[in-house]
Amino acid sequence: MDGIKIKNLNFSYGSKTVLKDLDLEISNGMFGLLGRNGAGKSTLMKLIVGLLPLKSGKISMYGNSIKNKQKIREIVGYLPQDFDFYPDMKVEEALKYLGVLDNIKTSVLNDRMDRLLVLVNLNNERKKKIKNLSGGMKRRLGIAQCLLNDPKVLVVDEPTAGLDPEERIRFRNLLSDLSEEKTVIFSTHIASDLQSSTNHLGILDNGTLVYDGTIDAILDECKSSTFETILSRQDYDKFRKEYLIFEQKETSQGIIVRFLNNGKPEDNFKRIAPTLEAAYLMKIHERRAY
Ligand SMILES: Nc1ncnc2c1ncn2[C@@H]1O[C@H](COP(=O)(O)OP(=O)(O)OP(=O)(O)O)[C@@H](O)[C@H]1O
Repeated sequence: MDGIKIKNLNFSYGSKTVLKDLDLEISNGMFGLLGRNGAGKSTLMKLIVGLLPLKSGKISMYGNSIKNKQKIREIVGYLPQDFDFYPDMKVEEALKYLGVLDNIKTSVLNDRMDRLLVLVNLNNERKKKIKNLSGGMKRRLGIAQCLLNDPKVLVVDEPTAGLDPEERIRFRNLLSDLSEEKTVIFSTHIASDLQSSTNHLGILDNGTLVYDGTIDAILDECKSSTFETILSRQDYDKFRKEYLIFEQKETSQGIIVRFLNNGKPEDNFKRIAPTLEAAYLMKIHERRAY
């Protein structure tokens, strides 16, 4: 049976409900999970990899219940949001150590480690101590450790947080390449992290999955609601209380705003192509007027 199936999932920390009636099916390729801080993304990921106990609902992965921990460990690689490792260990020592813990034979491990260090572009850093790696390098080492046992599924929690723009792009491209062969589940609170390579998008808001579909479909849903106009500073203050602005730019002629509007457009509203950021805002504010 293909993919990851989540059925009727609910989760609470004590009396605080964090995931509500979640149903989701993820198949091959890149699944992007978008949601603001506190939406429940890390909790969902921890449940998928079996790090949190499943109290209500069902999760299965390629036909195996999430409760079969041994099997799930073979299938999944996980990069937590706050991945770090012994600071005084060298990169290759860390991978060897983790490989041994995973019971990978030495000959297989050495070969795999060499290939992974090239894949994640850390071959020149293999003798460096972990404490001397940049944030992006550490994250790439995190991906290499996830791939040591050649998992079918890769779960990466907010891997681009805190990275500079160049490293973000590099990281996105790496995940995109990996998603050609593996199922990659990738969470972020930044819409632009997802635009190009994500074939399946989920939006989580306050524990509820408010969108489950393709990026093209959500952009299509949003296309008649995105507009641009130019405002004076005086008009701007009133305008921003009435409309959801997703982008703005100060110019010598006034403030150019891009915003959502679902009523009859005024004469000075110019229709523009939707962005994922706009579509995301639309989904999480759908029950409000904008
Ligand atoms: N161990 C915990 N005990 C109690 N509450 C928790 C615990 N972990 C997370 N929470 C709460 O659950 C909610 C969802 O947190 P979660 O970390 O899953 O969200 P998130 O979307 O990953 O956000 P972030 O990017 O900030 O981690 C938040 O309100 C958070 O404060």
